[in-house]
Amino acid sequence: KKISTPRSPPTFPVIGNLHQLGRYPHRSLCSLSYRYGPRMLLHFGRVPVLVVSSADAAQDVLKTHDRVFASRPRSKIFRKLHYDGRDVGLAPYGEYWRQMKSVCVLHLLSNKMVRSFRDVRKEEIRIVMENIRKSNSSRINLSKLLASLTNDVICRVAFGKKYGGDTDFMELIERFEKLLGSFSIGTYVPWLAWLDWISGLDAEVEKTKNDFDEFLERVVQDHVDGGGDKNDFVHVLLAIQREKSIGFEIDRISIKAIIMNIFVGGTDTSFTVMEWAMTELLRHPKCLNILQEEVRGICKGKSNVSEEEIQDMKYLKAVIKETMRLHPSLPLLVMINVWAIGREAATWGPDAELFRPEKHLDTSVDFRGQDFHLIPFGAGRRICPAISFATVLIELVLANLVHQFD
Ligand code: HEM
Repeated sequence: KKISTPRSPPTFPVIGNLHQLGRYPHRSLCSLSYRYGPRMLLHFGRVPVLVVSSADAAQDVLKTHDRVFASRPRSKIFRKLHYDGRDVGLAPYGEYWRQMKSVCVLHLLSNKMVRSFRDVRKEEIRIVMENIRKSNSSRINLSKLLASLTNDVICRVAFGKKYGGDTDFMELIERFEKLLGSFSIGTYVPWLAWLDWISGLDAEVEKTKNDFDEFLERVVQDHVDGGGDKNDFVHVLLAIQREKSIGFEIDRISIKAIIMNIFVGGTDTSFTVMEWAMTELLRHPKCLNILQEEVRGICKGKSNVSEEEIQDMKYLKAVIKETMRLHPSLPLLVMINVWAIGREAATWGPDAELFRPEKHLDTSVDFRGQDFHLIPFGAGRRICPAISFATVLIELVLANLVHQFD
């Protein structure tokens, strides 16, 4: 298939198109794409960036030319915070990435492993529901509860136990994510890198990197000293390091980088979907009623919703798809503007901006990477390996919330 040459908006000297990104780049790029097409070539300083804003164009990048685009762009901030690409998410496409991703899938994210964590999910959800019930006040901070629930599940299954203590995880993850979304002028215009130093950005990145490293070091050392659960994911990584069982050596930095990926990638993304789903349901009481009727109809009289019962909840699954269509966790993967793709009127109709779970009831469109209209987990070689891990937890939490509370 012949792909037309991408068009570019006019550029300014030195900064290129940087002035056009604005406060919400996914929205600005979406507007620009109406004028310059779904495949646009922009210049961030001296760096050319292909911006893709339609399902069709995303398919070209993520399927047809998947291999060419299989390495992630790496900004100065990303490199610093992601151990210079020793994790899975930022590792260049190649043998190291392939091996590390399969270790994550085999020992943590496969359907079989996800099923084996069933009791952990059940117990953690029960604790949260009880806390909400006990709070007795009309106001609770649901975001905080959902964030720590997600984090507790990740810690228990990956690290063998909850790691709390002096570290405020959510504050640390928030700082981390905020920096990943920050703009470093030095990445795009190297001779202006001193501006990142003057603005304090460099110091902030260094501090967050060190705080995170200190926490991860504590987790790994605790496992070296025999802590955690003997089969947990950190022990698996330590065994691979000891036994050199994957064809090349992994060191302590690799181990920290991988568990950082799981810890950050697993917490923020899943809990943001739960938070957005609850927000949309409260904004759309009719949808909330339909969902409550479905869940209560299936769970007749029981206090907790189980994983089997969720299988029959079609409207619940539609609510989650609709949430991820409108609020993708990573709205802008530099090239693929998933936010814009979820709002394409040609696919989603004239009411594409509105929350309408019904859209998903009679279609086979799914988010497992086969259908480029809905790709909140990405697609192709770099697709998120944790789709089952994340969706079962999100479904269970939402179903229990709407079942047990009004
Ligand atoms: C609703 C929840 C989640 C969403 C929406 C999500 C979304 C994504 C997206 C969009 C990517 C990038 C795909 C690409 O670059 O093409 C990704 C990659 C990744 N995600 Fe997730 N994710 C979620 C949950 C999780 C969880 C729970 C974990 C781990 C426990 C996880 C681990 C990873 C890893 C390791 C990668 C890197 C894959 C690679 O580069 O090959 N994610 N995720």
